[in-house]
This record gives sequence, C-alpha cells and structure tokens, in this order.
Amino acid sequence: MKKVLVMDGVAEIGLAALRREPDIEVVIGEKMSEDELCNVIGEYDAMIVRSATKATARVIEHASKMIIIGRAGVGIDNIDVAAATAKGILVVNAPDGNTIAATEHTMAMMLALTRNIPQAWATLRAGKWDKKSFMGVEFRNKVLGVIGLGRIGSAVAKRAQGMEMKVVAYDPYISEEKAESLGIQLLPLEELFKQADFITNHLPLTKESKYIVGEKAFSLMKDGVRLVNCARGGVVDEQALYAAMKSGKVAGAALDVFEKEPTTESPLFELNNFIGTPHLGASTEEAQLNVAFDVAVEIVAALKGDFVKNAVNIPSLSPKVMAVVKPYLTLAEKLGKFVAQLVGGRTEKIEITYSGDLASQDVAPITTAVLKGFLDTILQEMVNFVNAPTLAKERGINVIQQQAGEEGDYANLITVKVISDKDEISVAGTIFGGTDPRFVFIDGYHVDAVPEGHMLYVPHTDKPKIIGPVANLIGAHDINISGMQVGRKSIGGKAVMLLNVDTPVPEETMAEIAKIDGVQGVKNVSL
Ligand SMILES: NC(=O)c1ccc[n+]([C@@H]2O[C@H](COP(=O)([O-])OP(=O)(O)OC[C@H]3O[C@@H](n4cnc5c(N)ncnc54)[C@H](O)[C@@H]3O)[C@@H](O)[C@H]2O)c1
Ligand SMILES: O=C(O)[C@H](O)COP(=O)(O)O
Repeated sequence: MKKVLVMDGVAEIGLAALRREPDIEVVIGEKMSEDELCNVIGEYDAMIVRSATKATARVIEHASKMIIIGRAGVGIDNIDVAAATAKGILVVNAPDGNTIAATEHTMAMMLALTRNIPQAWATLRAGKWDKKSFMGVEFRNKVLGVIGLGRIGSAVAKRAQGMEMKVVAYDPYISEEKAESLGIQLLPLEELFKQADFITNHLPLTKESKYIVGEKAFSLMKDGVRLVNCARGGVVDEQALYAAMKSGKVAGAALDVFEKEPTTESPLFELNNFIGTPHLGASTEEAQLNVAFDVAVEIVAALKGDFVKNAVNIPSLSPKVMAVVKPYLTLAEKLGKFVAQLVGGRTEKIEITYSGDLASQDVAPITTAVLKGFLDTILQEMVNFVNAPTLAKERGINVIQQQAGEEGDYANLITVKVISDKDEISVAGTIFGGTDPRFVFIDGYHVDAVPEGHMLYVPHTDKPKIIGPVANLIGAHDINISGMQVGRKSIGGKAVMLLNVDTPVPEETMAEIAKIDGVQGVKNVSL
C-alpha cells in the first residue's frame, strides 16, 4: 500500500484519481511546522502541496520513502527542487489548471484598483454616499506592460486587448514571431517601464526576477502608473513600492502575493490607493478541481512507475515526442545495465551515440535511461530518472551524447561505449518493428540477441571446439540455453558469444569455461 500525504486544502473532488486506486491510501494532513512534518514524512511515498507547505531540504532529507512531490498549482518556490532531485524525488506541478483563475483575478484586480471599488464599497458600507473621492481612469487606449508573457501573462494580454488596451511585454524567452502573432510588441524591460500606464507582473520568483520591480524600475516609470502583481511576492520590492506610492509616482497598486506569506500587516495596507488579496489567484472552484485532478493523475502514474507529464526536475516530453521515444527507454536502460556488468575499472566516460531515426529526436531522456541502467547496477543507492544525471556528474563520469546520421542497415541504433581506466566496451541496440528490442553489436561484433533475463558473455578466438564445450559445460549443470549468438569480424580472429540462459551460470562453471582453450573471458549478465 502506498501512502500519499495531502496538505494545504487540495480539493477533495479533484483527488478522485487517487481515491480510485486500491493500492493507494490518501491521508489529509493538517497544517504542520517543519519539525512536525520531518517527524511524519518518512511514512509517505508521495506528498501533494499547494503554496503553504514548505518542502524544505530538511523535510526532504527525512522523506526516506518519497517517490514524488506534487504541487497542486504552478509555483514550485516552496519546494527545494535541487534537494529533491539529489534524493531522486520527482517533483511535478499542475501548470495549466489555474491559468484562467489567475488571469481573471488579475483582470479583477486591475479593474477594482482603477475604479476604486473596494474603497468605494467600504465608504458606502460606512454610511457615506461619496461620489467625489473615487475618480477612476479608463483602460481604453492605455498601454499595458506585461512582465512575463507565459500562460497567464499572454491570457491577461488577450483580455486587455479586448478592452482596447495596447499591450507591450517583456519576456526574453518568447520569440518575436510568437509575440507578433499575439499582437504584442516585445520591449526591453526599461522601455516597458517607460511606456506603460499599467504594469502587471507574471514572472515566477527566481534569483533573476527578485526585486525586478524595485527602486530603479519605479524611477523609470510614468507618473501615475498603476501596478498589479498576481504572480509571486518578492518580484516587486514592497518597500520601494511603498515609497513610490507615497511620492505619488505610483497612482495605485494591487497585490495578491507578498514577499512574506501569510501576512496581515504591511505599511502598504495603510495606503488608500492600495488594494490586496490573500493569494487568491487560483481560488476558483474550477481551478482547484483542475489542479487537484491533474496532480493526482501524475501521482498515480509515478507510484506505478509510469511516466509523468509535468515533471519539473526531469525533461518533460510532449505526447508526440514521448510516443517516439518511449520504446527506446527500456532498451537504453538495458544497454546501460549490460555495459556496467562487463566493464572493469573506474568508469571515466560514457559515450552514447544515436543514429538513424534517433539522430533528429529529443534523446535526452534516452541518455538518462542509459545512465539509470548503468548506475543502478553499480550503486547501492536508489537511482532513477530524476537523479541519474546528477549521480553520474558527482562520480566524475563524463557523459557524451552524440547524434550521428544514417547507420547502415538499422532504422535506429543506440550505441553505448564505456571507457574506464582499465577497459573499453561498447554495445549497440535497436528496436525492430517499433517494439522488439535487440542487441546488435558488442564491441563492433555483430550479434542479434534478445536483451532479457540472464546472459553469458564469452569473448573468444574464432576456432573450432569452443562453442560445443561451452554449451556442454552449461548443459551439464542442468541450465537451459534459450538463445545463442556468435559474432566475428574475420575467420580465425576475435569473436564474441552471447547466450541467453534460464538461470545464472554458477561461478565454478564459469571457471571451467574460462579454461577452454581460446576463451578470452567469461561474464554473467542479468538484465
Ligand atoms: N496568485 C496566484 O494564486 C497564482 C496562480 C497561478 C500562478 N501564479 C504564478 O504566476 C506566475 C506565472 O505563471 P504562468 O503559469 O504564467 O507561468 P509561465 O511559466 O507560463 O510564465 C512565466 C513566464 O515568465 C518568463 N520568465 C521567467 N523568468 C524570467 C525572467 N527572469 N525574466 C523575464 N522573463 C522570465 C518565462 O519565459 C515565461 O514566459 C508563476 O509565478 C505562478 O506561480 C500565481
Ligand atoms: O502558483 C500557483 O499555482 C498559485 O500561486 C496558487 O497557489 P495556491 O495553490 O497556494 O493557491
């Protein structure tokens, strides 16, 4: 039974995918301190959080069984992704489910701010009919500066265009063509600050984006600018904002997110032209159902050992690319396992060459599968798709991935070469007919072996009285041989023999095989 801890009020109704699984127990957690979470986290195989629970490095250190942390939402700044990656824990989010909710909240904040709606209502409620104090401005023909033209930024831009605003944006990771297709002009950040009447931030909080809207930015802005932030606290420097509002530079500001959360006190709260909400951007019934469902599906997949769609610490693949690449992952893992069992000495380099159809595909996940298979064979610790590249790097293994062109008779070919301080070995595999994995070269010698179960590898000199005696010795120990491949390059030269056997060949039989004249070595391999 796998246990999933669900924190932060994730919508029950969206957890249906988890609850349907007979092998999963769902535990709804109460708010916990870091110490309390550290004490219980070791019991769980998975955890789901929103933004309140902090999955710190310390919490992750105590998560001894954890396979996956799921964020029911977008922002992952409350999860120490580097610590999770180092421990082999998958981190996924639900990037699409709350886009509309956050977009509509941004529009609501812009409108409420511009027409003084919260302030006017508070006055009316207090018994005053005040028509003079709440003069607003219109959106039409104003310039909206969007910082971060991702999912939410571009959806906000679209709605603002519907209200006849001119939209300019800053996002160095978006192409001019894409922006043009949205009818948006991309500008350098400083230019955006100079031109915009309204500014809305949609950047995540990162080292680069911290305080990007700070003192210098305010000095560049137009007098009377209005600012909205429904993305992350800390992107806007709240002290600098306070000063800019006090000086009159900023005519109004609306924040849904704060540098420190939760917060009920801030100098900003004393200003009449400031409005705030307690991180409500994703708080719609639809968004909460979406993100809870999306993350639950990912948790189920990960706990079953299947691939997840929205991992933030392994490369995510589009369904189209995944369909092409998936059959190669198992083959790649077996190639890694195979070479790990044959190579001697301290591994220095692993070269992975892709040819044929694979020469033009996104092969990074296949490389990770090779490393996973290789390291899983030689290390005690848990190796998975998340930590395999980090572990290889930590061990000083130089991983080289290269994509070549055509490869002779094969429509696709993966060649894995391992170089150690004592040895060098290569093995190549292909997929026939879309599903049928085969090893087709070992050290350049042609074979056609089904890579599964137990195998015996016997390099030898190509001459009579070797194959028969090897088979006889194995048969004498009542071990069934289910397949045999022999490859050579020239008559009388070096040759390789690869046998599929039903059980591993015992040490003493291997010693006897090694004594046969012409045998150059003998190794058991299990895949
Ligand atoms: N208030 C809420 O409740 C709420 C709800 C949903 C999302 N969010 C937050 O909104 C933000 C945006 O979400 P999204 O789904 O649009 O994300 P996204 O990844 O689709 O968009 C972010 C954009 O920012 C750009 N970007 C990232 N770093 C940058 C940098 N340093 N300089 C310039 N551009 C940079 C990226 O290129 C991307 O286009 C996230 O921080 C998310 O956590 C908040
Ligand atoms: O990043 C997000 O998805 C939003 O900030 C929502 O956060 P929440 O799930 O804590 O409301």
